[in-house]
Amino acid sequence: MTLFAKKPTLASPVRQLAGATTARRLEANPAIKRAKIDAAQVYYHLDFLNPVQCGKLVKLIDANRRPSTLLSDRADDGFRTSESCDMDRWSPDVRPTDEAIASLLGIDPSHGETMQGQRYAPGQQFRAHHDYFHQGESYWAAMQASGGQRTWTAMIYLNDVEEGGATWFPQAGIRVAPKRGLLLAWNNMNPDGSPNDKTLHEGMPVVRGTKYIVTKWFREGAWLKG
Ligand SMILES: O=C(O)CCC(=O)C(=O)O
Ligand SMILES: [Fe+2]
Repeated sequence: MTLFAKKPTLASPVRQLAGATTARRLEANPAIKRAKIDAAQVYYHLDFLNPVQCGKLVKLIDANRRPSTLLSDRADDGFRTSESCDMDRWSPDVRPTDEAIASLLGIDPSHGETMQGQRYAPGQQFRAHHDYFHQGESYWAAMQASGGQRTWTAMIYLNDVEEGGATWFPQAGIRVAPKRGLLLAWNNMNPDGSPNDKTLHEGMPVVRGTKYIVTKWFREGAWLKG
Protein backbone atom coordinates (compact mmCIF):
# COMPACT_ATOMS: atom_id res chain seq x y z
CA MET A 1 0.00 0.00 0.00
CA THR A 2 1.28 3.48 -0.74
CA LEU A 3 0.24 6.20 1.60
CA PHE A 4 -0.16 8.81 -1.05
CA ALA A 5 -1.79 6.75 -3.79
CA LYS A 6 -3.70 9.15 -6.00
CA LYS A 7 -7.30 8.54 -6.87
CA PRO A 8 -7.63 8.11 -10.63
CA THR A 9 -8.57 11.46 -12.07
CA LEU A 10 -10.80 12.21 -15.01
CA ALA A 11 -9.20 15.60 -15.59
CA SER A 12 -9.21 16.54 -19.26
CA PRO A 13 -7.48 19.44 -21.05
CA VAL A 14 -10.17 19.55 -23.77
CA ARG A 15 -13.01 19.82 -21.26
CA GLN A 16 -11.01 22.23 -19.16
CA LEU A 17 -10.63 24.54 -22.14
CA ALA A 18 -14.31 24.19 -23.06
CA GLY A 19 -15.24 25.23 -19.54
CA ALA A 20 -12.90 28.19 -19.36
CA THR A 21 -13.66 29.54 -22.85
CA THR A 22 -17.41 29.56 -22.34
CA ALA A 23 -17.17 30.91 -18.78
CA ARG A 24 -15.03 33.80 -20.01
CA ARG A 25 -17.52 34.59 -22.75
CA LEU A 26 -20.52 34.48 -20.42
CA GLU A 27 -18.78 36.65 -17.84
CA ALA A 28 -18.05 39.27 -20.49
CA ASN A 29 -21.77 39.51 -21.35
CA PRO A 30 -23.56 42.22 -19.35
CA ALA A 31 -26.91 40.43 -19.77
CA ILE A 32 -25.58 37.36 -17.92
CA LYS A 33 -25.30 36.90 -14.17
CA ARG A 34 -23.42 34.15 -12.35
CA ALA A 35 -25.27 32.38 -9.55
CA LYS A 36 -23.53 33.13 -6.26
CA ILE A 37 -22.31 29.62 -5.54
CA ASP A 38 -18.84 28.13 -5.66
CA ALA A 39 -19.71 24.46 -6.18
CA ALA A 40 -20.46 24.89 -9.88
CA GLN A 41 -20.40 27.48 -12.67
CA VAL A 42 -24.07 28.36 -13.12
CA TYR A 43 -25.21 31.39 -15.14
CA TYR A 44 -28.53 32.88 -16.07
CA HIS A 45 -29.98 35.34 -18.59
CA LEU A 46 -33.41 36.86 -18.01
CA ASP A 47 -35.63 37.32 -21.09
CA PHE A 48 -33.32 35.44 -23.41
CA LEU A 49 -36.41 34.67 -25.49
CA ASN A 50 -39.42 36.93 -25.88
CA PRO A 51 -43.01 35.72 -25.32
CA VAL A 52 -43.65 35.19 -29.04
CA GLN A 53 -40.56 33.01 -29.44
CA CYS A 54 -41.51 31.04 -26.32
CA GLY A 55 -45.05 30.56 -27.59
CA LYS A 56 -43.85 29.12 -30.91
CA LEU A 57 -41.65 26.58 -29.15
CA VAL A 58 -44.48 25.59 -26.77
CA LYS A 59 -46.70 24.89 -29.78
CA LEU A 60 -44.04 22.69 -31.36
CA ILE A 61 -43.62 20.73 -28.12
CA ASP A 62 -47.37 20.22 -27.79
CA ALA A 63 -47.57 18.96 -31.37
CA ASN A 64 -44.65 16.51 -31.13
CA ARG A 65 -44.43 15.33 -27.53
CA ARG A 66 -43.98 11.68 -26.55
CA PRO A 67 -42.89 10.01 -23.29
CA SER A 68 -39.37 11.05 -22.24
CA THR A 69 -36.57 8.48 -22.27
CA LEU A 70 -33.42 7.88 -20.23
CA LEU A 71 -29.94 6.66 -21.12
CA SER A 72 -29.31 4.79 -17.89
CA ASP A 73 -30.78 1.33 -17.57
CA ARG A 74 -30.69 1.47 -13.76
CA ALA A 75 -33.36 4.14 -13.27
CA ASP A 76 -36.86 3.24 -12.20
CA ASP A 77 -40.22 4.09 -13.71
CA GLY A 78 -40.91 7.33 -11.90
CA PHE A 79 -37.52 8.84 -12.66
CA ARG A 80 -38.38 10.94 -15.69
CA THR A 81 -42.10 11.18 -16.18
CA SER A 82 -42.27 14.17 -18.50
CA GLU A 83 -42.86 14.21 -22.25
CA SER A 84 -40.16 15.27 -24.71
CA CYS A 85 -39.53 15.91 -28.35
CA ASP A 86 -36.63 16.62 -30.65
CA MET A 87 -36.54 20.21 -31.87
CA ASP A 88 -35.37 20.04 -35.49
CA ARG A 89 -32.46 22.48 -35.70
CA TRP A 90 -33.15 23.27 -39.35
CA SER A 91 -36.81 24.21 -38.84
CA PRO A 92 -37.39 27.98 -39.19
CA ASP A 93 -39.08 28.13 -35.76
CA VAL A 94 -36.15 26.43 -34.03
CA ARG A 95 -33.02 27.46 -35.88
CA PRO A 96 -32.74 31.07 -34.59
CA THR A 97 -32.98 29.90 -30.97
CA ASP A 98 -30.67 26.95 -31.51
CA GLU A 99 -28.03 29.18 -33.08
CA ALA A 100 -28.51 31.97 -30.52
CA ILE A 101 -27.78 29.56 -27.66
CA ALA A 102 -24.59 28.28 -29.30
CA SER A 103 -23.48 31.83 -29.99
CA LEU A 104 -24.26 32.98 -26.43
CA LEU A 105 -22.03 30.21 -25.08
CA GLY A 106 -19.47 30.57 -27.86
CA ILE A 107 -19.63 26.89 -28.73
CA ASP A 108 -19.53 25.58 -32.29
CA PRO A 109 -23.15 24.64 -33.16
CA SER A 110 -21.93 21.25 -34.39
CA HIS A 111 -21.11 20.32 -30.76
CA GLY A 112 -24.76 20.75 -29.78
CA GLU A 113 -27.06 17.77 -29.60
CA THR A 114 -30.55 18.13 -31.00
CA MET A 115 -32.40 20.51 -28.69
CA GLN A 116 -34.98 18.73 -26.54
CA GLY A 117 -38.41 20.18 -25.79
CA GLN A 118 -39.93 19.01 -22.52
CA ARG A 119 -43.39 19.26 -21.05
CA TYR A 120 -44.33 18.46 -17.46
CA ALA A 121 -47.97 18.15 -16.36
CA PRO A 122 -48.86 18.26 -12.64
CA GLY A 123 -47.02 15.48 -10.79
CA GLN A 124 -44.44 15.01 -13.52
CA GLN A 125 -40.74 15.39 -12.74
CA PHE A 126 -37.17 14.58 -13.71
CA ARG A 127 -35.47 13.23 -10.60
CA ALA A 128 -31.92 14.07 -9.52
CA HIS A 129 -29.37 13.29 -12.22
CA HIS A 130 -26.19 14.53 -13.85
CA ASP A 131 -26.25 15.67 -17.45
CA TYR A 132 -22.68 14.44 -17.98
CA PHE A 133 -22.18 10.86 -19.00
CA HIS A 134 -21.04 8.37 -16.39
CA GLN A 135 -18.07 6.80 -18.07
CA GLY A 136 -18.59 3.44 -16.36
CA GLU A 137 -22.03 2.88 -17.91
CA SER A 138 -22.68 0.75 -20.96
CA TYR A 139 -23.82 3.69 -23.11
CA TRP A 140 -20.42 5.46 -22.82
CA ALA A 141 -18.78 3.82 -25.86
CA ALA A 142 -21.59 5.04 -28.10
CA MET A 143 -21.41 8.52 -26.57
CA GLN A 144 -17.65 8.65 -27.10
CA ALA A 145 -18.24 7.95 -30.77
CA SER A 146 -20.83 10.74 -31.04
CA GLY A 147 -18.87 13.72 -29.72
CA GLY A 148 -17.77 12.51 -26.28
CA GLN A 149 -18.58 14.00 -22.91
CA ARG A 150 -21.25 16.64 -22.33
CA THR A 151 -19.70 19.90 -21.21
CA TRP A 152 -22.28 22.70 -20.96
CA THR A 153 -26.06 22.56 -20.56
CA ALA A 154 -28.37 25.42 -21.53
CA MET A 155 -32.05 25.37 -20.60
CA ILE A 156 -34.79 27.89 -21.32
CA TYR A 157 -38.09 28.09 -19.45
CA LEU A 158 -40.84 28.78 -21.94
CA ASN A 159 -43.57 29.73 -19.47
CA ASP A 160 -44.30 30.66 -15.88
CA VAL A 161 -45.61 27.74 -13.83
CA GLU A 162 -48.33 28.33 -11.22
CA GLU A 163 -46.69 26.13 -8.61
CA GLY A 164 -43.75 23.71 -8.52
CA GLY A 165 -41.42 22.70 -11.34
CA ALA A 166 -38.29 24.41 -10.04
CA THR A 167 -34.86 23.20 -11.12
CA TRP A 168 -33.05 22.23 -7.93
CA PHE A 169 -29.32 21.65 -7.47
CA PRO A 170 -29.32 20.10 -3.99
CA GLN A 171 -25.54 19.89 -3.61
CA ALA A 172 -24.71 23.26 -5.12
CA GLY A 173 -27.56 24.82 -3.14
CA ILE A 174 -29.68 26.65 -5.71
CA ARG A 175 -33.25 26.33 -6.80
CA VAL A 176 -34.50 28.13 -9.90
CA ALA A 177 -38.21 28.76 -10.38
CA PRO A 178 -39.48 28.63 -13.95
CA LYS A 179 -39.83 32.06 -15.54
CA ARG A 180 -40.79 32.62 -19.16
CA GLY A 181 -37.77 33.45 -21.30
CA LEU A 182 -35.17 32.75 -18.60
CA LEU A 183 -32.09 30.87 -19.79
CA LEU A 184 -30.01 28.89 -17.34
CA ALA A 185 -26.58 27.53 -18.34
CA TRP A 186 -24.05 25.55 -16.38
CA ASN A 187 -20.75 23.78 -16.80
CA ASN A 188 -21.13 20.09 -16.01
CA MET A 189 -17.36 19.85 -15.50
CA ASN A 190 -15.01 21.13 -12.81
CA PRO A 191 -12.37 23.71 -13.73
CA ASP A 192 -9.87 20.84 -14.32
CA GLY A 193 -12.26 19.24 -16.81
CA SER A 194 -13.37 16.36 -14.59
CA PRO A 195 -17.12 15.72 -14.13
CA ASN A 196 -18.54 17.93 -11.38
CA ASP A 197 -20.78 15.73 -9.25
CA LYS A 198 -22.18 18.82 -7.52
CA THR A 199 -24.06 19.66 -10.72
CA LEU A 200 -26.59 17.03 -9.65
CA HIS A 201 -30.00 18.55 -10.36
CA GLU A 202 -33.64 17.72 -10.65
CA GLY A 203 -36.74 19.06 -12.31
CA MET A 204 -39.04 19.11 -9.30
CA PRO A 205 -42.62 17.93 -9.72
CA VAL A 206 -45.05 20.46 -11.13
CA VAL A 207 -47.85 21.07 -8.65
CA ARG A 208 -50.17 23.36 -10.61
CA GLY A 209 -49.95 24.37 -14.25
CA THR A 210 -47.82 22.92 -17.03
CA LYS A 211 -44.10 23.45 -17.44
CA TYR A 212 -42.45 23.80 -20.83
CA ILE A 213 -38.69 24.01 -21.35
CA VAL A 214 -36.07 23.43 -24.00
CA THR A 215 -32.73 21.87 -23.10
CA LYS A 216 -29.56 21.95 -25.14
CA TRP A 217 -26.60 19.75 -24.26
CA PHE A 218 -23.17 20.44 -25.72
CA ARG A 219 -20.45 17.84 -26.31
CA GLU A 220 -16.69 18.24 -26.04
CA GLY A 221 -16.37 17.27 -29.72
CA ALA A 222 -18.58 17.42 -32.79
CA TRP A 223 -21.93 15.69 -32.32
CA LEU A 224 -23.23 16.67 -35.73
CA LYS A 225 -21.43 14.77 -38.44
CA GLY A 226 -20.79 17.07 -41.39
O1 LIG B 1 -36.89 20.30 -15.90
C1 LIG B 1 -35.90 20.76 -15.36
O2 LIG B 1 -36.00 21.76 -14.63
C2 LIG B 1 -34.57 20.12 -15.53
C3 LIG B 1 -34.42 19.44 -16.85
C4 LIG B 1 -33.12 18.72 -16.96
O3 LIG B 1 -32.45 18.52 -16.01
C5 LIG B 1 -32.63 18.24 -18.26
O4 LIG B 1 -33.34 18.36 -19.26
O5 LIG B 1 -31.50 17.72 -18.31
FE1 LIG C 1 -30.55 17.64 -16.57
